[in-house]
Amino acid sequence: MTQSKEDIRNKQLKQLKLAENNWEKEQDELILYQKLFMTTEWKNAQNIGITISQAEEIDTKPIILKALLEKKEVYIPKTLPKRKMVFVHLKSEINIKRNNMGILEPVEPYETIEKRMLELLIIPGVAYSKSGDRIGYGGGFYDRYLFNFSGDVIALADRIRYFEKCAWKIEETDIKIPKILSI
Ligand SMILES: Nc1nc2c(c(=O)[nH]1)N(C=O)[C@@H](CNc1ccc(C(=O)N[C@@H](CCC(=O)O)C(=O)O)cc1)CN2
Ligand SMILES: Nc1ncnc2c1ncn2[C@@H]1O[C@H](COP(=O)(O)OP(=O)(O)OP(=O)(O)O)[C@@H](O)[C@H]1O
Repeated sequence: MTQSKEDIRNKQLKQLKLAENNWEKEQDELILYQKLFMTTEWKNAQNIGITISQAEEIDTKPIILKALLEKKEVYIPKTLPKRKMVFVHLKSEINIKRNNMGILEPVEPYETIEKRMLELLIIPGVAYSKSGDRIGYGGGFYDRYLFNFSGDVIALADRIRYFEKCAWKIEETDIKIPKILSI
């Protein structure tokens, strides 16, 4: 059955909220981190773009820590008007505040990185299919950013987020995710 992205997004958000403190989620995360760190994309990337996760998302803090320990540079997204997004260098001096959506974002002054310099983007999402389809929070920020992005792209899907078959209607602007790590 094909449903709208909006329907699946809402159902997923409900389920993810209920499961956010479950050990099963943490178990899945431990497996996904190990899979990520074994990829050549991870090993080769010096500049990494990644979000600061919300409670129901895959926890990105262990990934950020590992990147920093490996002396990689970490960049986090900042949303701008017109659904634009830039990536900001994560360093100790930067200020991070909750925006009106509840998402943690850097506030100025900050240093951004050019898109072509980002080597690996680890992207967030609430649902993924085996064939590379993705549903996010619904801002369309990543579809726009990925449109002319040439670096590597990886998503992490725990058991709740992963669909064997795409159950929703795909839009023309949806960009396929080339590598989805799953359990
Ligand atoms: N942790 C984390 N940070 C992230 C993202 C994410 O998914 N996770 N993003 C991933 O993209 C960006 C922020 N995403 C956003 C997605 C939607 C809206 C928003 O305003 N949503 C409206 C509905 C939008 C619409 O109808 O077009 C709303 O819910 O009211 C804002 C930011 C950047 N930072
Ligand atoms: N490249 C684009 N150009 C114009 N409109 C776009 C583009 N990408 C997405 N959109 C529009 O933005 C809206 C939200 O997109 P979508 O539902 O794919 O968001 P999402 O991928 O879930 O969110 P996000 O990428 O922020 O995590 C849709 O109406 C979609 O048509």
